[in-house]
Amino acid sequence: MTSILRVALPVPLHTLFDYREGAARAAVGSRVRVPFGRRERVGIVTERVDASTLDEARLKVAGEVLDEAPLLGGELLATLRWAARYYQHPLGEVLFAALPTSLRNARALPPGGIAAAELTPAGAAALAAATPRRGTRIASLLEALVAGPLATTRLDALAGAAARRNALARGWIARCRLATPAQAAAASAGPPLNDAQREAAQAVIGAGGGFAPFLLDGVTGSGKTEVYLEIIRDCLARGRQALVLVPEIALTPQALRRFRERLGVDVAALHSGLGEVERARAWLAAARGEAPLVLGTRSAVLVPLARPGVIIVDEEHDGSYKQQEGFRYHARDLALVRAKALGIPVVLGSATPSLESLANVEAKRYRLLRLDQRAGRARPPTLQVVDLRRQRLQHGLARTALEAIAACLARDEQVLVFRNRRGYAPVLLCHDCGWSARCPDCERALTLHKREGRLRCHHCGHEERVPAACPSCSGLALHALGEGTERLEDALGAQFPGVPVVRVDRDTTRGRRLRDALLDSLPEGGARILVGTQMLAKGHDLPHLTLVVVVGVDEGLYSVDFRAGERLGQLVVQVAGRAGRADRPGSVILQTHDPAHPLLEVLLNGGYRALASRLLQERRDAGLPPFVQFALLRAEAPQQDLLDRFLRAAAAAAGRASGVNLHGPLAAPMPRRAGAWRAQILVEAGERAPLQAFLPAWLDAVRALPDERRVRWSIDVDPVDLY
Ligand SMILES: Nc1ncnc2c1ncn2[C@@H]1O[C@H](COP(=O)(O)OP(=O)(O)OP(=O)(O)O)[C@@H](O)[C@H]1O
Ligand SMILES: [Zn+2]
Repeated sequence: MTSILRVALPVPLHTLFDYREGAARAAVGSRVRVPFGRRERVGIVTERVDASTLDEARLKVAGEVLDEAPLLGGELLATLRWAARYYQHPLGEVLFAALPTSLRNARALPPGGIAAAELTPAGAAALAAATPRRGTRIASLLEALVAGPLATTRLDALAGAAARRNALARGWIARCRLATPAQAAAASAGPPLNDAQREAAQAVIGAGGGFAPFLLDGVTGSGKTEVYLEIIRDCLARGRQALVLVPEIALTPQALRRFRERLGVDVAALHSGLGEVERARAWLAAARGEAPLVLGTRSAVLVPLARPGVIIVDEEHDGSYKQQEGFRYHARDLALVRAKALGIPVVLGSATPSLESLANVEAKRYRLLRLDQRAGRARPPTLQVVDLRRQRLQHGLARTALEAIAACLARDEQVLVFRNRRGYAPVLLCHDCGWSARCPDCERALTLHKREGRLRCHHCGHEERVPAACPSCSGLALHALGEGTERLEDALGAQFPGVPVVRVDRDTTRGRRLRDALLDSLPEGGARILVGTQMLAKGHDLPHLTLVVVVGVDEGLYSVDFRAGERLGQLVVQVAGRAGRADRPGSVILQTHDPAHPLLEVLLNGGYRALASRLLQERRDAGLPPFVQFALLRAEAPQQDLLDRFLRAAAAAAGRASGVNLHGPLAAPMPRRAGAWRAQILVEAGERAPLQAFLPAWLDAVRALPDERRVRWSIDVDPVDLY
């Protein structure tokens, strides 16, 4: 009897497709070609069943089986199934999201092993003839290869990628692959752990085989990375793989190098900056158990691991762990689900843990590990609040701040001026008639980007030229109001002539190479003044940096989002934490118009922990996450009445559901964006179970609504933004 294959396809449909099995046996979790509509597609076998619910005679026959062994096996397939149900997303799209792009089609798997290079006879001859001069990068590269082939990653750490490419182009080296993990290089020693670090690492190591969740709550500069390294070292020594998740921006070559050098192993990196082939290789190296250490951003939580040993989520509070479109999973939460299924420890680390994780500690679901002091000789930075009221400001900077910057520069140290707004000014206003530049599609102010002479909408990307005169009254009194990083860069350059100022924000770091080069150059201290957005707030270890000026935090104090207070606290503490991380003491200046704001007061007097426990209490009292569960149905449409009708029908379709409450239709915090009207329905429940029980049937009903096709809508379970 032929089996029926239940196949998931990457289509936005909540259904699987049955096919009769062809000549070759298809294992669950393998890719298979199947006829679909008029063409052929690649799908993943999710189940083999004896009988279809459809008329079997009319089922099509599956085509070529692309993988002998399943690509998505056992635990991972089960976790992805769970995630598809939990996040209410089609299984086909979920499974394909877990595959690297180049494996989503029928391509064969790239060869195993790791990318390496070997010396060619021409290279050996060149070396013997001293054609590349001794001591040059390219000469040391060739010398290193005399003893045999080496992994590309190792060569790049040694001599840089440019030298390697150069040697390749000259035919001095050739690409090859190392079948087994490269011989472990000598690991370089780090600082001896202090007592708190050793205890924390020991708690995880001593947890033994089995699921054990930890929150590593360590103040900025307390040496959490050293704790991770110790845990990973033990994991590798037991012959197991470690998976480390980091926020998008933290994955600089600098960070990769640190892990590689300290552990003496190759690191399989998984992030969006890689080419397709590199990414597929790293993914397969993880799946085949060849990569001892896998380091990646959000989607790396979906990588198969042949010999899993531990999962570490660094900066666990970071918003980039939540996927904001399509399959809206939270990588931190999935890390927990996977660790549990795999029966291994999971460590969430942060200096500013999310309220979710703190609530899990309170509920005794996670074990708390604390590092209360900075490592080595570094002391916590001192904090000073500067009241901006009735002060004369120079381009947004108070005199106190400018004096502190001057003093810091005189001591030959580095300054970070933090402003979470890019561009020159957030508003362009006509002083004569009151006109201001607004986005025609979002009804929000356009940001002035002076250098490029453009006005840009930061919400939808609309842009236009800066008008020479006011479009409304033709007057010439157009004023730039407020300041973004570009203006601060100019102002600081003018104030401190001859001092190198470097701006780091999304505008100066377009393209991964540029960003890596820029971020890599910062620790040297060549740039004396750094001006930056939140890109600079987290994870960087800049030893010469002793002063941080936070230009303005007031927007964060008055945001409507219930997470605004948490985010503000995290941002301020993280950016403040960049100061004084080495031997010299650091200080932080916080400019505000509202020094007596209760949130700021708690933060200043009690630090992040005091703020967090206060915010947790407020959330408990107000019935907000993490004490209740949210799901958000967002919708947008070109006409307001259509949107309204759709959402009203959606709310009505809920019927009388037990254990859940629906709020809405409500206007979205940004009711218009890119020309569309936006509104939403918030679903709230005291517990996960009733919410999970309610959603599938409700969403089926929503999908059947007559206006469904004319509206763009999505469901977000555990939303982090209510926009
Ligand atoms: N036991 C130690 N003795 C001396 N120096 C240490 C020790 N542990 C860590 N360090 C140093 O302290 C600095 C901060 O360490 P690390 O970057 O790991 O901190 P962190 O806790 O991750 O901070 P953040 O959360 O702010 O990124 C690093 O320069 C590191 O080399
Ligand atoms: Zn816009």
